[in-house]
Amino acid sequence: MSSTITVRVPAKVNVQLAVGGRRADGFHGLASVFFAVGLYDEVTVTPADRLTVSVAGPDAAAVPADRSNLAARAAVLLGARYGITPQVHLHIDKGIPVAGGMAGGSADAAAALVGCDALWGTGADPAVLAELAAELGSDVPFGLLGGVALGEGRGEVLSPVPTGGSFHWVFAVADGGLSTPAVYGECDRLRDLDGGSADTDLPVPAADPVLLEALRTGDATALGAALSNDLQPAALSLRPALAATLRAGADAGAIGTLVSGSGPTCAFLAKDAASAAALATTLTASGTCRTALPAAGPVPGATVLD
Ligand SMILES: C[C@@](CO)(OP(=O)(O)O)[C@H](O)COP(=O)(O)OP(=O)(O)OC[C@H]1O[C@@H](n2ccc(N)nc2=O)[C@H](O)[C@@H]1O
Ligand SMILES: Nc1ncnc2c1ncn2[C@@H]1O[C@H](COP(=O)(O)OP(=O)(O)O)[C@@H](O)[C@H]1O
Repeated sequence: MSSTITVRVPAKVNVQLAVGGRRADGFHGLASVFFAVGLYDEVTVTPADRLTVSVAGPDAAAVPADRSNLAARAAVLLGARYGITPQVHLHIDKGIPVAGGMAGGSADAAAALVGCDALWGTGADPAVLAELAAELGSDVPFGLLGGVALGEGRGEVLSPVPTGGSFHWVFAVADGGLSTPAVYGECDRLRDLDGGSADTDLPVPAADPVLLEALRTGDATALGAALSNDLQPAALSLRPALAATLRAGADAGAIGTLVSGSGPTCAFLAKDAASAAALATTLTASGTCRTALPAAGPVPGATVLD
């Protein structure tokens, strides 16, 4: 058994995020097509006297370095399952934008589950890890799985989606984050204003067959045309400046644009790696975002590094 384990875990973008009604438990029913992209956090797990956390990276100050960190909660939960006191130090090297709609906290929780399982030799069944992950948050199970997957229920019931080849993305990172509950709340408010109701009369959301076919065949142009996010109007309502970011990407030749999950990160699809690199340069220079990062996918979920 090694004394230090490092786990690499990717960010996600939802290439489809269909939001149904608000359920009695406060969550929304979803058809969420998660897509793992090559922007990573690394979580290093080391034996220690007690559970401690440290965070590095440009957004580290916005991440709690105590037991409220989602990675620490994951270590506590796995330990409780196997009767182990979680005496570990968790160091999180963050490359995923914080509160950006790219599930960075969820990714760290998935990585901590995998890292502590490896360090403690608990050998948890994947189904047990998935169950603990779902307890931690709706997006955490996907951090374990990676690739592309349809999330139903509140996003935690996953089925893998077949894909053909790689897709090339650019992510425009905003200054400051958006709160996920606030964006869902704004989505409900906008639906009520429209004369509908946030918790009744909404069909159960379903995956878009055109989008699934574009993923299966590796057709970037078709995927770009099929991208959709029901939270986008809410994110734009709370952060109107994102409209300029989306426009800048479209003007610079992106073949698809959308807000990533609850935002405020904006995602742009490019036709190939060279176009993505050029798009990232143009977007960074546009002044409509803090920075723009190219990343390809799909990539695997939480993985122990050698
Ligand atoms: C919107 C999405 C899209 O993938 O992620 P982000 O873009 O923020 O990363 C997810 O639905 C976020 O999932 P996650 O961040 O794990 O949320 P959770 O911790 O489970 O829930 C936080 C809060 O978000 C709202 N929530 C979350 C999931 C869901 N299906 N319906 C909801 O209404 C609820 O207000 C809940 O209390
Ligand atoms: N390991 C973590 N990494 C990032 N944020 C964390 C973490 N643990 C707890 N948080 C809290 O979760 C909030 C949501 O962060 P994050 O998961 O990055 O965004 P999003 O929900 O938009 O994908 C942050 O504001 C932060 O305070």
